Amino acid sequence: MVSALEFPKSSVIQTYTLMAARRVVVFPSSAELGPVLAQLVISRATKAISSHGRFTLGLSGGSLVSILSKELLALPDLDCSKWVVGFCDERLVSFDDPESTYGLYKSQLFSKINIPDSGILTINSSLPVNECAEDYTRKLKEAFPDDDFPVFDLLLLGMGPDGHTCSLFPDHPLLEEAKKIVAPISDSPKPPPQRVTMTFPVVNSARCVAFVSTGGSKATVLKGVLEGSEGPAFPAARVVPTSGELFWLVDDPAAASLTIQVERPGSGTKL
Ligand SMILES: O=C1O[C@H](COP(=O)(O)O)[C@@H](O)[C@H](O)[C@H]1O
Repeated sequence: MVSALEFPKSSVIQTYTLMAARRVVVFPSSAELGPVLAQLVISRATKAISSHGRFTLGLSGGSLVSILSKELLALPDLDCSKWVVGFCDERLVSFDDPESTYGLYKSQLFSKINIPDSGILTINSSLPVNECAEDYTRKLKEAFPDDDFPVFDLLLLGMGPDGHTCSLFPDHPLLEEAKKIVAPISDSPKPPPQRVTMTFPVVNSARCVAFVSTGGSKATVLKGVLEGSEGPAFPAARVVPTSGELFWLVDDPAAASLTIQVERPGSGTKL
């Protein structure tokens, strides 16, 4: 019998080829990135609905909210009646607080599309943070009854200038969370301090994960995440879907320090 330590090199190579191929796609600015992001959402939605009757989408907050909302609303005949939307992370504030990710999507997107209320999985922001995470875990389990960890068709992620993604921050114990679907955090270094977040097992179970990262403030960390020898030091570098696709959609200012080979799409690019 061959022990794990004795695997021949060829098996190791094979293991890595089973992992998702990462595609880094660079656009001159978010004006060119936005339509391709919207097209990615629609293509994965169409595929998901024809294969299993619904499209499950995980949304992040921050700069993604306005980029995504604007581009989706520009599409003709957008039909979201079979969408189920969750939040990759959420800040524990009331929905009318400007920091609420749900609140922002509600005013910029959900109120303008035909997604059913039952298709939007929100936190209960009136609960204490631990109970809020448990309540949101229950909602996700109900929405994904067949999965140990929910398998989303598409997760859209952002990355902060410190390399955080979702509400998974550098050097935080939550980076090692292996059992929970959703975790509470009370000491977020970025305000507000109380949040709930999907964990890496959920993120890495998705069928497709796409980061959207724009602006010069992301250039140094993007190089560290995509090219660095720091390995998983940056939370965003730990996003490696087990068998799903991984895209990095970035603009020129964010990509300014990269030396790896990237894709530079022309007009009409499809992902
Ligand atoms: O706090 C958060 O920040 C990240 C990154 O946001 P960005 O504005 O730098 O793009 C975001 O992905 C996350 O959902 C949010 O809670």
